Amino acid sequence: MPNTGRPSRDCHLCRQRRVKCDLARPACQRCIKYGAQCPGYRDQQELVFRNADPTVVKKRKKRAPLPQSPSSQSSSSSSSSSSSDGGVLSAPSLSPNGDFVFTSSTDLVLVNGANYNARPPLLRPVYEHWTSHSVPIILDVYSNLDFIKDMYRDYTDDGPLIWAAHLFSRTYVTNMQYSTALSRSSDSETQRELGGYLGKTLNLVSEALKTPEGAQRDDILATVWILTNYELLIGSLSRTEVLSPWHLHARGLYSILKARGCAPLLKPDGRKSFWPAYSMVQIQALITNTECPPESQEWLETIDRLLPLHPGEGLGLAISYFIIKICSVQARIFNLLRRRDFPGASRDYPDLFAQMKAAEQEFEDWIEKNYVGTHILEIYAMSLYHSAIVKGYHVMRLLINFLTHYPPCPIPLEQLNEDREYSVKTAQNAAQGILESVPRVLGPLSSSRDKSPKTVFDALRVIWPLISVYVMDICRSEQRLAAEGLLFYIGRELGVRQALNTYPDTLTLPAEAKEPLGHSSIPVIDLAPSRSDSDEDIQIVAKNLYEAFKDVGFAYVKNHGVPEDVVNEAFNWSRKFFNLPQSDKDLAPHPPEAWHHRGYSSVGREKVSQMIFDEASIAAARNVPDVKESFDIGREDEGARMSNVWLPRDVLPGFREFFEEFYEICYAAELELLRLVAIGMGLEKEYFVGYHMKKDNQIRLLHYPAIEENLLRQGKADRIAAHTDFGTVTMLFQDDVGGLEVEDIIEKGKFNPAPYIPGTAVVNIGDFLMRWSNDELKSTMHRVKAPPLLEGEGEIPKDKKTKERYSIVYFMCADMEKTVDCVPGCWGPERPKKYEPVNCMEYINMRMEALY
Ligand SMILES: O=C(O)CCC(=O)C(=O)O
Ligand SMILES: [Fe+2]
Repeated sequence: MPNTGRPSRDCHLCRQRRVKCDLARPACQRCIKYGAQCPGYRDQQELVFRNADPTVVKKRKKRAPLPQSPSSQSSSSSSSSSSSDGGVLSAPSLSPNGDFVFTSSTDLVLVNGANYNARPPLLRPVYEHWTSHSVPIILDVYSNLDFIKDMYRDYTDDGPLIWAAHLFSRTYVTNMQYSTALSRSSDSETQRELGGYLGKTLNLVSEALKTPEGAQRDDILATVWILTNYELLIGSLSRTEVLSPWHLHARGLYSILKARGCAPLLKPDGRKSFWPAYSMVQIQALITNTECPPESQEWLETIDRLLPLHPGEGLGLAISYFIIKICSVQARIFNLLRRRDFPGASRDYPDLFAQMKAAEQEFEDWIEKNYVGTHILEIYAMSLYHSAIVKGYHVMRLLINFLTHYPPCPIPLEQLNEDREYSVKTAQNAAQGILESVPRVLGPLSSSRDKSPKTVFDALRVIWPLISVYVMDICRSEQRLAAEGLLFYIGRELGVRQALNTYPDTLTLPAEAKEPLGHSSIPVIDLAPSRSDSDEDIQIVAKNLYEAFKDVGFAYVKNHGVPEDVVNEAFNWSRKFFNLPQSDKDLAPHPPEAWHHRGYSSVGREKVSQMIFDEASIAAARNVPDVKESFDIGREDEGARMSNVWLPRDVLPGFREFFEEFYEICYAAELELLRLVAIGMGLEKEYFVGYHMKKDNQIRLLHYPAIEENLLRQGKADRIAAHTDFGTVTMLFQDDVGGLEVEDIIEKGKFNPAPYIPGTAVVNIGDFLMRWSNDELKSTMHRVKAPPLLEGEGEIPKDKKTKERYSIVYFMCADMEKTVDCVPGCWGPERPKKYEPVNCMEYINMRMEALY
């Protein structure tokens, strides 16, 4: 058997008979027809890859096939097999270094004593240097690209393709062998071999490229393309470092394509080798936010002209045209953002958005007219299309965010918001397409996952799309998590290291591009889909809520279950109440006992403080008054621990009735939310509901009177000082005055505005649930300050007053008599409970004490 080149892939019997084998598996049809039992294929025999000095390999190449192990020739072999010839070894002496074996075409197994012994004796090990299998490996890897096979048949034994095959296959074998380890830099022999192959490949390529004919050689183009894939195997690509080797090879591909020009595209082989190379070039443009090569148009038009002869290229062509347009839009956006060019951005925006949509439309029109099948190459192509969508709309959203910070922008804010919503939706749909394609490419993620060389190629192709889902925060968090899981699998199990090298966007962009004006990172979550019959929809809403509460502790909730007119009516009653003369409001006074939290508290009476229980600290906190007045309402039934303190009925008729009803409406919304949180945490749906049966909740009407704005800005007065809520969950309705701020989840001490978003309630986790969940869900600090400064607003005139603010808060609390222990799933051997069980009433009392 020669060391390199073209080992026959035929089954043993066909080879012996010198007839053409149809390569069918598990048994070839020819054998079946002859009535013989097909003895199987060469790669089904056990094969031990062994390290050897490459120079030995070279020597062997020149000789006739030897049935001899290289270990007998090479003193540097790491394999200390006790037998040196004949290829048959007794079991125990095999593979002391954990060499590789093939047990079937789809299985690479690391040998260890235990599983070797378990193997049937029929499978005889064949001893050869692994390089004799590098070509079969690469052919298996690229079995979807038949031109690669032809090339290995047509080009010389010692050509660049052979050395690239050694390089790629050796890396593949090493990665698979140590797939879960990060690296094996200590394996100097492997490193030396790899260095040798890389050097040899690069030399042969650059030698060939010295002549004009060399650039025309399809094998040179294919070799450089294999090199870009090799860089992914070792994970050398850094998206933003354009000097990293992957980028150099991708640029090499471009310069070879450029030197070749259109002539090779007129020949079938030239076209076949063009596509993989060109798609790498396009990927580079996508990654680096640059335009596709200017020659693209010419190349694609040439391809287009001969399309009737190659109809299978239609999809690739349509996607390539699409990517050219996306790259151009992206490059223009980056140009504007990098220069922080507000006027340019607002001038170009309508055109950029329209271009993007037009490109999308054009592709969709193509799809309508053409059939896209389920061939693996079509699936890859669609994934690439989807990743261009994700990337394109991610960048578009940056531009939209940026523009919201520019008041002179002539595009109305509503339009920008609508476009942002469209961008997010489209990107998320595309991300879904990517995620759904992966199991079709790699097989279901089950324990019997195929780890044959072919899957490495499949994995290489889905890496881009998955990385784009993983790193682009336009995708939903559960999509990004799913992408992360798949990338881990590809990196750790399939040995494609690039999957573990995903870099967050380190591009320096203006801060305005990251968030739209006035938005903190609080997600907006629509509950409406959770009321459908679809279990999947319920799960998604629940997961989104859970993620928001885990990461931020806050969410804007749309369709929360309290109808908009009811909320408006509540604000009307609240305004009526607080507008009563002071003496009337004082007819429903908050009792003197701190724990009896009902009735009216006038300005300055209550001081919220943050988990401080000692007298001195409470006194200190009282120095800065909270300029607010409030009215608290609780459950009305006989079992209530605190009775409500209502106004005499004739003072504000209808007020009490309305809020008694409002209380029930809020409670219904509470139950829905609690169920979703439980589902999101993987608990039984009614888990939290069971602790909230008694309606031990509280409604709080808040009024922050107009006040000298400078007092608020200078910290001489507060509306409500920074605090966390102490119940289970809080639902807050606010008016459009602004001023609510939520602590940044990363930069502690920094507070981001949480402005009014029409149709939403602000929902946040309280300390009780944080403790209950062993700190899994976050109770985040928030406060009410002066509304954010308007653009261009500098000094506030001395006696300018802020607008008065109204808000209505519904605090959900667990039943007073219940004692809670850590929620199941939030603790375990790796995560001990941080808190003792606590009784609800005791807990609330402790917190109330600090208030007055
Ligand atoms: O009025 C607001 O917007 C915030 C109220 C609040 O955080 C509270 O009462 O706990
Ligand atoms: Fe609060």
